[in-house]
Amino acid sequence: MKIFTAEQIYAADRFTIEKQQITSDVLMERAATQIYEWMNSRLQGAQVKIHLFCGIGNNGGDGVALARQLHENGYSIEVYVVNYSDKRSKDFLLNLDRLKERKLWPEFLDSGCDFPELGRKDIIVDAVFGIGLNRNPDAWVLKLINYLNTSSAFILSIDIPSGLFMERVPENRDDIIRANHVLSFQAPKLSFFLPQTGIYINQWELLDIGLDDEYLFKTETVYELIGKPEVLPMYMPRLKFSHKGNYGHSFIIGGSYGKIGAVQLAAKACLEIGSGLLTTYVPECGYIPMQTSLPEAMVIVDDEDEKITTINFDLKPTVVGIGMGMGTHKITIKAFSEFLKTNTAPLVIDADGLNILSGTPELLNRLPNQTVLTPHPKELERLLGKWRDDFDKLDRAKAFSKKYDCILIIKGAHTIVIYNGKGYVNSTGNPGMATAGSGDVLAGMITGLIAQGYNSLDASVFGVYLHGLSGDLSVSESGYEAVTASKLIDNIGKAFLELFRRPEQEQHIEEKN
Ligand SMILES: NC(=O)C1=CN([C@@H]2O[C@H](COP(=O)(O)OP(=O)(O)OC[C@H]3O[C@@H](n4cnc5c(N)ncnc54)[C@H](O)[C@@H]3O)[C@@H](O)[C@H]2O)[C@H](O)CC1
Ligand SMILES: [K+]
Repeated sequence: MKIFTAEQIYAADRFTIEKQQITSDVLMERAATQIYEWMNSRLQGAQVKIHLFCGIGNNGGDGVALARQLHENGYSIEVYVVNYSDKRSKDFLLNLDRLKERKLWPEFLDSGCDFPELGRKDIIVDAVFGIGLNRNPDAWVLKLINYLNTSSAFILSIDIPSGLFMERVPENRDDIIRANHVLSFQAPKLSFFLPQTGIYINQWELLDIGLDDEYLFKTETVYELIGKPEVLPMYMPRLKFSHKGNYGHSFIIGGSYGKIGAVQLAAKACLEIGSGLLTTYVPECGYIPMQTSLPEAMVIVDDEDEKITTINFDLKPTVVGIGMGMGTHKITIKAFSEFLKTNTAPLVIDADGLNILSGTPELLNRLPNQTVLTPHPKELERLLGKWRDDFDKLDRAKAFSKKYDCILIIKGAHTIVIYNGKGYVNSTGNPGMATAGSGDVLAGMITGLIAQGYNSLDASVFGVYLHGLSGDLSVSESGYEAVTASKLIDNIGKAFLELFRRPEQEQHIEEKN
């Protein structure tokens, strides 16, 4: 699903208005109707007090139009105009008049006024600012935002929590509405998915206001939200007349004394996701653990017991995954550097492999095209340098990925795969996955997909999605706290099955027929 910028959304509005031969207030009315229906289907006429805080732009206009619809249907409402500017939008004014025609007089809030009393069981509709916020709100508006946040009422934000910008992070944490639920129009907003801005949103949902399909389809976006519809076409079915040689030979290099487990996890995940063959390369101390824990894998050992000192092997891997638990000893760096001189196989680099790259950046020039890098936030910072905010982080990541022609996977609550100027925002996963070894599993999964013939970008996007889905399945089995990296691996198979599971209702209808 595409993630549009504010400019693209405004352009979609103009395009839709032109093509459907409607006036702009029709779109506002559609927006308000959608929200009304959402609320009505949940409230079913309940006489809970609904306080609508409406700005003077079109977000406020949505709020005022919604107030009218709620009132017409018997809901108990109180409307406040947050009078932060005298530049009121045309459609806001039109809807304000419609409200007044019905003898509904909103209370105007200005600087210096007292804020209304709010009950614990009331509902707040936040329609103060939408996607048009372009500078810091005045101090008194920030005070109001703070006041709403400290009330215990349920906050429903229209389109985007007020105070949240579309393309930058607000300076102060208290300056944004903390929404219990956001009803956003047509497409999700990038800020919903970034750690510094996503924290203001508990849940979000999309409402279709009928923006023109042709515009939405044809318009290229930098960011895309990756869900089932995006990954299903990537899936490469296994063929009846195939053998293990058709699914690639993965080579996983890593481990050091005390960190052989990282290789075990990556290797197991790599096999579980379908790699045809797998060889691991570990220091000698890893030989017995590897052979006993993973009989399916072949093992080559380094001459040294505790760390990797040379990477000598006599096989032609389809793909190499390197770095998990490898350490950054001088001699290991040398071995890694020598390996990069001769390697031609596609690469997935994780953990200490990334730390070595950030400490010896000249090695970045030796990476094959489309090498996959899987840094966690600290490793990413070592690669990119300190970023100003999450939006700056994404810009730096795009520039880095372009410079070295690599695929950068920014791991987090919503992992983002960066390549070729684009960002693929993952929609699966949960906080239970913030656990030791989770990254090793991801690196192993991506390696195993490349082995089977997925190109490195598809393997990254699909791998990240399946990894998150395995995490979601693990949570449904054991709760957040008990999710471990091993459980993620155990659920890779179920994640594939889940991809092809049809909604129960659909199955039921089919059975009846
Ligand atoms: N296609 C859609 O998604 C539709 C969305 N709708 C709603 O319209 C808003 C966007 O409306 P817009 O008027 O452009 O922006 P805002 O309501 O956010 O109003 C901001 C308004 O005020 C000015 N401004 C910006 N920052 C400040 C500030 N700090 N202090 C004072 N004034 C400020 C700015 O110039 C704007 O004029 C969208 O979110 C939806 O809710 C439509 O209803 C239908 C189509
Ligand atoms: K809002």
